[in-house]
Amino acid sequence: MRDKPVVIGVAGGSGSGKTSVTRSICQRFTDKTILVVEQDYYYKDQSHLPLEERLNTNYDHPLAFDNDLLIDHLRDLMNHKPIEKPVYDYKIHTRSDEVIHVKPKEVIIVEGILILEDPRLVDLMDIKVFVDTDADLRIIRRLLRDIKERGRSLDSVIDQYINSVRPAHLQFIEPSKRYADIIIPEGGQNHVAIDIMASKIETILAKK
Ligand SMILES: Nc1ncnc2c1ncn2[C@@H]1O[C@H](COP(=O)(O)OP(=O)(O)O)[C@@H](O)[C@H]1O
Ligand SMILES: Nc1ccn([C@@H]2O[C@H](COP(=O)(O)O)[C@@H](O)[C@H]2O)c(=O)n1
Repeated sequence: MRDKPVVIGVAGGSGSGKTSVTRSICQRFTDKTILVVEQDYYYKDQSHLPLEERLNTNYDHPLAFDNDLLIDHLRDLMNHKPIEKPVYDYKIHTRSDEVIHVKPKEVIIVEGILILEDPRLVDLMDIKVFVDTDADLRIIRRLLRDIKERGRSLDSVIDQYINSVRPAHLQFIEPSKRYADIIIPEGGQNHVAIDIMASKIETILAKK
């Protein structure tokens, strides 16, 4: 029987640098080694709702996510089975019709704002990381990104930040930091932390 894949969770607030850290770690390995599973792709399907109603969803609340499906997919991958990974479109606030057929790899990184908030997900992880970046940097990064890449206006980003992102960060995300094994300050430019993560993964792979 082959070893189960190693599951690494990368959590942190929106704009903290989770994606950048994950990308930097992946760049140290071949494409065949690490599979990234984004919690964002597992937002509940809202295709049955009109776009105006989707704008009212609180995307920072745990109930916005279909963690049952995410957990099923992680379990399948850990049992060497492929999954049909959903694809998410931030511009229309729902999953697209497309799914991607993905095969398990030796290392699975599951990345998202609330992955350490659900004990069922935490139980599946071998290593838990929290990317910890100050709120002022996170909002600046998010403003730039959401306007450039996610089709948002300045007003909508500020309004969403005040009404849902900040309260959910304080209520759910920040407290979930206590479940992390490793806390990475500042995110993607923290080369020392990324080197340490990459070395740890190399050590685990060497023992397999
Ligand atoms: N250290 C950094 N300095 C400047 N910009 C950064 C840094 N890390 C990330 N960013 C930018 O901030 C935005 C959010 O980063 P990202 O890694 O996507 O965070 P998250 O996945 O936690 O939301 C992206 O546009 C990214 O390019
Ligand atoms: N339709 C959506 C779905 C999610 N969001 C925001 O995305 C953030 C999580 O993604 P990060 O890459 O920033 O971690 C989360 O804070 C949601 O507010 C959205 O705006 N619209």
